Amino acid sequence: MKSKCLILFSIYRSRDGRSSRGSRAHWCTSFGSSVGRFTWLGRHIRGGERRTPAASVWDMEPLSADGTELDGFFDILEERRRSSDLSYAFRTFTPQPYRGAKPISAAALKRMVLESQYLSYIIQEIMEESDEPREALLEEASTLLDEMSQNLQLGFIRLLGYALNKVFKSVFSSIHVNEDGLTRLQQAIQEYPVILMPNHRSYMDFLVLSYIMFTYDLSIPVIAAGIPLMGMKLIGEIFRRSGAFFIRRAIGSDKLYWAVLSEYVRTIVRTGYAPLEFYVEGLRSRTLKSLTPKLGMMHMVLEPFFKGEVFDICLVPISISYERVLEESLLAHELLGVPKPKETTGALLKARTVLKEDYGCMHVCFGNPVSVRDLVKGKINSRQYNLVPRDLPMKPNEETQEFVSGLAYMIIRSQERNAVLSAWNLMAVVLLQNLQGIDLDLLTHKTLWLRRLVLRFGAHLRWPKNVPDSEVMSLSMKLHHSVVRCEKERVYLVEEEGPGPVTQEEGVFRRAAAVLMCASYRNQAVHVFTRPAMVAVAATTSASNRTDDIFHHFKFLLELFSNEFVLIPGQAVQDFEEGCSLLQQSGVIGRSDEEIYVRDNGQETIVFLRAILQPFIESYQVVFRYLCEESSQTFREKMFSSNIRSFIMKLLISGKVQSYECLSSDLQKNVLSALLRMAAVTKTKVDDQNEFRVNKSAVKRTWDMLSNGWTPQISANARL
Ligand SMILES: CCCCCCCCCCCCCCCC(=O)SCCNC(=O)CCNC(=O)[C@H](O)C(C)(C)COP(=O)(O)OP(=O)(O)OC[C@H]1O[C@@H](n2cnc3c(N)ncnc32)[C@H](O)[C@@H]1OP(=O)(O)O
Ligand SMILES: O=C(CO)COP(=O)(O)O
Repeated sequence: MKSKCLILFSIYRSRDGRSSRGSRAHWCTSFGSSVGRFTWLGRHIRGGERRTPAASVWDMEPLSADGTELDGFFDILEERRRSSDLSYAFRTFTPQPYRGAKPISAAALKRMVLESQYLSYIIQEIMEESDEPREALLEEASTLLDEMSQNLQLGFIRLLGYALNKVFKSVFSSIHVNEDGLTRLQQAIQEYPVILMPNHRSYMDFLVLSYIMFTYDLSIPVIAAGIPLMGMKLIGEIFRRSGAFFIRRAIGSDKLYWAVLSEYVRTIVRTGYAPLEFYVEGLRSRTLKSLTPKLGMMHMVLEPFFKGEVFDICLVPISISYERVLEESLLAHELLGVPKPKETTGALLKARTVLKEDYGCMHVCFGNPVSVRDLVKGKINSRQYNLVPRDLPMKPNEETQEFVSGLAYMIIRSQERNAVLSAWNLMAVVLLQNLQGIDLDLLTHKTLWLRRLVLRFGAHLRWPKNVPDSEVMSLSMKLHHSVVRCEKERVYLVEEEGPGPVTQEEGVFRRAAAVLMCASYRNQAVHVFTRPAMVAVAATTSASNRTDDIFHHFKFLLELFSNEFVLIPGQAVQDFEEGCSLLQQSGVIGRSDEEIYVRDNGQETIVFLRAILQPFIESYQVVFRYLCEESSQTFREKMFSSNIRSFIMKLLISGKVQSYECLSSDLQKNVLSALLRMAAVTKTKVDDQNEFRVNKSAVKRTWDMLSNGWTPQISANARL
């Protein structure tokens, strides 16, 4: 059977070598309505004018957000449900590559890296520092490349295409993709080296993206993958042959590794070998909230542009929004300290029961391609790059680092702006503010109130057309039966059941798992509220109505929460203005030259927005309390998580703390990072481990500032 499959795949691989005209004709006649879709794309791209990509991520074409179905999206599974999986997998595939580039084999790519002047220069440097012979270092570089290299082969894409067709049709009711985004992407791929930058919430992300590329005849991307995936028997190799290149997680100061990886990435970009996909957040967000960017890969992909080796580079932000995430329970448990299951083929097979469930609808929104050339104008002095030969390493100066970091943040913000929310996200917001349970009627009423608010705040919301609101609610609850249950017209969170009597700790753990799972769906929408909510908190806790005072408090919140939410560094004024103008347009606040005041009919929204931030504020307060009350001023990183968990567990059991979200390890780490940034905590390496030293009076000052005006009285009332 195996050899039969291999023969079939190799036959089809050779068919792909045909002239594109012949292949397209074949495909057009064989594949009914997706041809319509394809020719539509083709008409717009090949027949149309050459356009340069958009100058900025901010001029996204607005998606219709009138609170019904979203315009401009189509369900890619619709056609797949009508045709056979085999014919899909074996269809002719003729993507238009970057400037008609000829394919480069994996071996040729490796050779280009090994023979590069850059690598040779770094090897020379290492030889001088370590006395290691050149041959040994070259041998090591070659081994690193063998470990790292992708070996993309269309036969394996077809194999996975076949399997994924079946899986997606079974687990998702629809996969909606924005048509104009695909068109723009297809055009960009032909004209520029393209970097695909999706958000990362699930293992499904990279599977679905390559699937879309294959389905719409777009060049298959090569993808930066964490090295644990390589270790999966058989699957690791299939991923490699489907375009994954593997990178080590903590690279540290391994000079040769950095050199090999960065030259490998640059060669892919420079040659336009294939679109390069990487996850700028660095890993799947356990909270489903966006993560602040990792910058290593970002620097590597942009370098060929800075050095003038390519005319431009196109970055494509991609927002993947799930109505229900496959890993929802595992992610919540990881936040509570349960280790992630190791990536093995055995574990994957065991996890196949999740495929029996329904995960609803998914949206993939390809954002406007961002031209690095347009954005860089006036921000970087390119003369510095002309002073150093292209092949030599050059450490990015401060202005370049600032530009690259700003760009990474902008991409993540644009992923957020193009995210598609569902009714369930809004219900999760309301449920979290009513953990004791809520009447279904009231839940519906509040969700509809929230629907109006998020639309006024500019969110993209999918709310099924021609379906009564009550049915939208009940369908959402049915889909999320693992999170909520409805009993006698009252809605509660579902807690895990287990055998035998439950200890107090187990009770808290189960409750926390349920809360964190629900919170992750609130988090999918939290970016919509972040800025107005910070204005709401600042406006109701600052000493006066003066804009200056409110801005001062707002800036403090921004600084404190800048690991929690994605906030572009140095944009406090813009963030404040954005928050204020959303509130002003919604009639919540009024502004005079020097003052901001809450309108009478804006109180309800202010109370609600404060409640959105409440679990975060309470969690930060609890961590501050822990750090101030701990007898020791220093602690090791490993001990921090377990000690603080037991500290919070006791407070939850005694009822002194209400928010179960305090138990989230992600929140706790973010507090530590904030304190490090604010220099209230310092970090040193001791015996190869991170050791933290706490400046208790500085932590206390931050705690006081945060607690100013945030009394239990207010927080108890602060519910929607
Ligand atoms: C039809 C159907 C088809 C289906 C077909 C299926 C396809 C199936 C494919 C599977 C595909 C799976 C895909 C999985 C998806 C993931 O596995 S996501 C996880 C992997 N990807 C990523 O993480 C990408 C983003 N990550 C990064 O950019 C990280 O920075 C890196 C590059 C991994 C490095 O990580 P790190 O060691 O944490 O480094 P980072 O913090 O960035 O920097 C550390 C230090 O190194 C310094 N540094 C940076 N660059 C350099 C340099 N070049 N030289 C020297 N020093 C440097 C930094 O300045 C920094 O210094 P400090 O500021 O700390 O002083
Ligand atoms: O990102 C990964 C693969 O998708 C692997 O890292 P995490 O499992 O930590 O998210």
